Amino acid sequence: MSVHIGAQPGDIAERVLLPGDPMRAKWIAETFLKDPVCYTQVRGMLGFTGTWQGVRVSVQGSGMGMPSASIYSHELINEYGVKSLIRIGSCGALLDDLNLGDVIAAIGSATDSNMNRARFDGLVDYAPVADFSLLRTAADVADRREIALRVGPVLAADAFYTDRPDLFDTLADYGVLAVEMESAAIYTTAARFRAKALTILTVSDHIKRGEKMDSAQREQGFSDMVQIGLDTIIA
Ligand SMILES: O=P(O)(O)O[C@H]1O[C@H](CO)[C@@H](O)[C@H]1O
Ligand SMILES: O=c1cc[nH]c(=O)[nH]1
Repeated sequence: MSVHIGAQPGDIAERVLLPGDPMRAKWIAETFLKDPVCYTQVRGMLGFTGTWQGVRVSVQGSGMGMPSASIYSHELINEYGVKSLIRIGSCGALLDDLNLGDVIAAIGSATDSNMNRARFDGLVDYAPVADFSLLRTAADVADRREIALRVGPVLAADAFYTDRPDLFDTLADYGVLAVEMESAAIYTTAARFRAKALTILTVSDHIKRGEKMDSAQREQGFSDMVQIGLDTIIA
C-alpha cells in the first residue's frame, strides 16, 4: 500500500484510466469493465481493476488539480509499476467552434501552475506533452469508432474560478482549445518517470457562451471518451 492508494502489489494493472472524479471511476468500472474489483477507498479516491476486451485495465480517481493528480500519477508509476496513463476528464471549451460533448485529445498542456517553474528554477518553461504513440492510437480509435476527436493544446489551470477570464481570450487566440486542471502535472510526472500519458477530455462547459451539459449529454459524451480511452490503453 502506498501513502494515498490502498492497493497491494499486483492489484493495479499496468494500464490505467485517470478520471478526476472517483464516482466517474466507479461508473466506468461498473459500466465498461468485466469483473471490476475495488482496490482502494483511501480518502474516497476510488480505484478499480477489471478487464476490457480481455486485457487488465485499472481506473483510478485522481482528484481535482495538479497537486492531487501529481500524487496519484507518481504513486501509480513508482509504487505500482504503471506504464500507461490516460486521463479521462471534463473541460471548458475556449474556442467558438467547439461544442458541448465534443471530445478533445490534449497534444500539449500549457499551465499557470508553479510546479514546473519550481522544478526548473524558473529558467526553463518546460512543455508538457502527450505520448505520441498513445495520441496516434487514440486518433485511429476515434476514426474507427466514427467519433470526431479534436487534437490540440489545452490549458491546465490551478484555479477553476478565475479572476482573469481575459486570459482565456488570449489563449484562444493562440489556438488553446480548452481549460482543465490536471494534464500538465500528469504529462510531467509520466515524462520524469518514463511512463506514457495522454489526456482525453469531453467539453462539459463552454466558457464564452456560458453553456453547461445536462446530465444526459454528460453521460453520452463521456461514453464516447471512455471508449476511446479504453481501446487506446489496451492497444
Ligand atoms: O472532470 P475532471 O476529470 O475532474 O476534470 C475537470 O473537472 C474538475 C473541475 O470541475 C477539474 O478536475 C477539471 O480538470
Ligand atoms: O477545469 C474545468 C473543467 C470543466 N469546466 C471548466 O470550465 N473548467
